[in-house]
Amino acid sequence: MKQPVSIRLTQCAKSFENGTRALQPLDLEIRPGETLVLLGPSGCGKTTTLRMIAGLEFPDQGGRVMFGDDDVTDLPIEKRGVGMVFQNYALFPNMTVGENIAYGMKIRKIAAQERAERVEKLLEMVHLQGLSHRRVDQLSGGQKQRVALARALAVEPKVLLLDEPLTALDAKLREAVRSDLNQLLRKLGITAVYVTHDQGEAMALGDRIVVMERGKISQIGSPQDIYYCPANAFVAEFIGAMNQVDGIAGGGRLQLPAGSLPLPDNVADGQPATAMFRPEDVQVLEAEDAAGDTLRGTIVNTFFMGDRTRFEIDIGVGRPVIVETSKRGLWQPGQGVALNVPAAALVKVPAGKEAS
Ligand SMILES: Nc1ncnc2c1ncn2[C@@H]1O[C@H](COP(=O)(O)OP(=O)(O)OP(=O)(O)O)[C@@H](O)[C@H]1O
Repeated sequence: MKQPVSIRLTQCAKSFENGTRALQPLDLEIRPGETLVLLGPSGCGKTTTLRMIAGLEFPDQGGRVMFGDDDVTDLPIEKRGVGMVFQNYALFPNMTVGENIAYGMKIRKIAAQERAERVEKLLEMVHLQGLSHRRVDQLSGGQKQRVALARALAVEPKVLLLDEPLTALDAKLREAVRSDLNQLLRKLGITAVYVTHDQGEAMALGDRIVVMERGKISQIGSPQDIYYCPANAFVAEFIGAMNQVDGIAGGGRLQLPAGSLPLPDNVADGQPATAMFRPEDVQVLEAEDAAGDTLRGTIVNTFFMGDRTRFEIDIGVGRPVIVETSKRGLWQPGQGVALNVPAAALVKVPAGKEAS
């Protein structure tokens, strides 16, 4: 494998001919060898950013794309040394697995012997040994995506670009391919950019995650940073489920109609304040076991999810509090309970950076 390269985008904006402004001027540095995930809701500009790195789109005037010390801004895809994997595989259906993987090497006039050797190595790498002569249309979705990955890697790209590669697979297969992909990316140490709208995938695969919203970067950080220290309310709500409870500060607590919660910051008595916390950080108690001002509520819904159960608890403020626990379901709709939220569980969002 070649030395991994960094990727740097500076002031890369993108407007399309129909007037859509897909990206605001964007600065982004991807470190050599890291897997960077672009995550965000539909239409936020993830694919446009990836296609700009690929050389399938070009930034508006003034934007620059660098691979290491090379300015690739004006180079088309075939001159950039990138490997791409798409959601829909984009394989040649009438070719065999081996022919698909070797295709790029053939175009680059790599000798037949070396092609064959590399195909064998790649098949092993993606766990498809022995399938070289199988026609691609006789493969499962997961196998097809492994072929697509092998084909992208066959030309020894400087950079691997993956656009929602697991979206077409069913849940079980997605997890299996994701786990293999994770190991492979770590082993290869190639600089990789991965687009997804699935936060589980982003957390599992990304060394760092870029959360995008409406053509802008909302936050860049490790999966832990993004989950525990969201930069704004948009990130907090987009990643995982988040409870957001509004009340009035009083006596160092957030006062609510049915009890109180810890306060996120030093808010003066009488001022409005908001507590944000994750469903897995709430402890549900029998109402009679709780101390005087512990928040009380009524179970309104339960969802058994196999490995955990989700409860929705009405605390008299409109939106119910969501609680998740891996304990076996104890609570039934209609039951009165108390909620313990430790102060350490509060997620703090920097003031003035609320999502609009
Ligand atoms: N060729 C194009 N012409 C006009 N508008 C486009 C074009 N490609 C993308 N857009 C628009 O640019 C915006 C960003 O699109 P992009 O595909 O980058 O988003 P995304 O985050 O990848 O979304 P998704 O997850 O739905 O693929 C969207 O509003 C989209 O409709």
